[in-house]
Amino acid sequence: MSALAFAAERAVAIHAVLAASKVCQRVFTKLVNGETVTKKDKSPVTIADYSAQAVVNTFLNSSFPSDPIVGEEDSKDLRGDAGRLMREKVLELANSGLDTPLTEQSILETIDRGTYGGGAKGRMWALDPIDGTKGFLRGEQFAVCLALIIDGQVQVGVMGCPNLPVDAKNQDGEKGCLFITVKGQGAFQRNFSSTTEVPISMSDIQSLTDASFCESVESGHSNQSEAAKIAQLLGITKAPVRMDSQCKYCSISRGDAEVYLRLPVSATYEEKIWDHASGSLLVAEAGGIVSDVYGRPLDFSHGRTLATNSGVVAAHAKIHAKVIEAVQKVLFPEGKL
Ligand SMILES: Nc1ncnc2c1ncn2[C@@H]1O[C@H](COP(=O)(O)OS(=O)(=O)O)[C@@H](OP(=O)(O)O)[C@H]1O
Ligand SMILES: [Mg+2]
Ligand SMILES: [Mg+2]
Ligand SMILES: [Mg+2]
Repeated sequence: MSALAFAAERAVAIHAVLAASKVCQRVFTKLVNGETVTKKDKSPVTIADYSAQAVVNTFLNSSFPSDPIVGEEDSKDLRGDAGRLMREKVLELANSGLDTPLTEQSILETIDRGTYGGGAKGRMWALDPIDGTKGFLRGEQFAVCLALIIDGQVQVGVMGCPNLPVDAKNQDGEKGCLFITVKGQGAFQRNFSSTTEVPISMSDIQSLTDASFCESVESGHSNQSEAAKIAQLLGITKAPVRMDSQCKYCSISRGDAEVYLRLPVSATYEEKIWDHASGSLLVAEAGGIVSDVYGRPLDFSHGRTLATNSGVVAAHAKIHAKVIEAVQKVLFPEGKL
């Protein structure tokens, strides 16, 4: 029997994401003041973001040395005297997740393997070493997200969610799960504590009024008041589930909630490909449709951002069109696009 497509990429991605997730957990238990830097756009970056990017890039480098990587972070703030303290901590933490230790010089180069500009042709990996850095800092949800994109199409997605309960019905139970998908091969969950993969699928609700929304915690990332109007229009009465990171895609993929809405808060913000690549394939493979607020598919072929899309709407295939209709009515009441 021939091996399934992308078996090697899938296996390496699982290994890399699991190792990076464990490094993030280790950093969290050691977090102290002064270990967070802020980028120009005010978004936080921690030693965990850098360490996780170094770990994943090391695994990718060793198995697929010629594949480019579109990673969120770069080594700029770790260089020179100003970056020394941070650099030393990142080195120690990244090496705690690797068999062959990196040196001070090689860790910077490894992190910067993620500076690829993306595009429409060829293979590339999209990496968000910690998606939901704010959630990570609060001790809430975050995810290590890795996807393989070929000619603009997401083919493989793996997400590690260290703080996500393995069973949403038991919020105080075991935490830490991986979500794994390959295009055409379905969606799976595996707990950190086991190698058994279980197929997952979205909840197939009969009526939209039974649905619940999953949306961002940060009101600066998604327009929550417009989302409330859309829920009302659809007759949804359940309160939205607010959660950081691509754990939102994971949650709806296993049926914890039915709809993920990410409504643009500004006309100029372009969503980053690493914030959506793995999650969008997971939802598609679990029976859903992912589009922007206009109903257009997410287009990963325009570089590091989803430059031709606006916002995200993810829902079960049976209800997606109805959700888009309501989104249009609320966001574009005059009917103008
Ligand atoms: N203005 C604006 N609009 C939309 N998205 C933005 C915006 N600013 C930042 N970001 C990106 O949001 C990523 C985290 O999104 P989440 O939905 O997980 O975050 S949250 O629940 O709102 O914290 C976050 O990813 P990380 O930086 O990996 O945490 C950012 O890439
Ligand atoms: Mg960030
Ligand atoms: Mg992110
Ligand atoms: Mg990030």
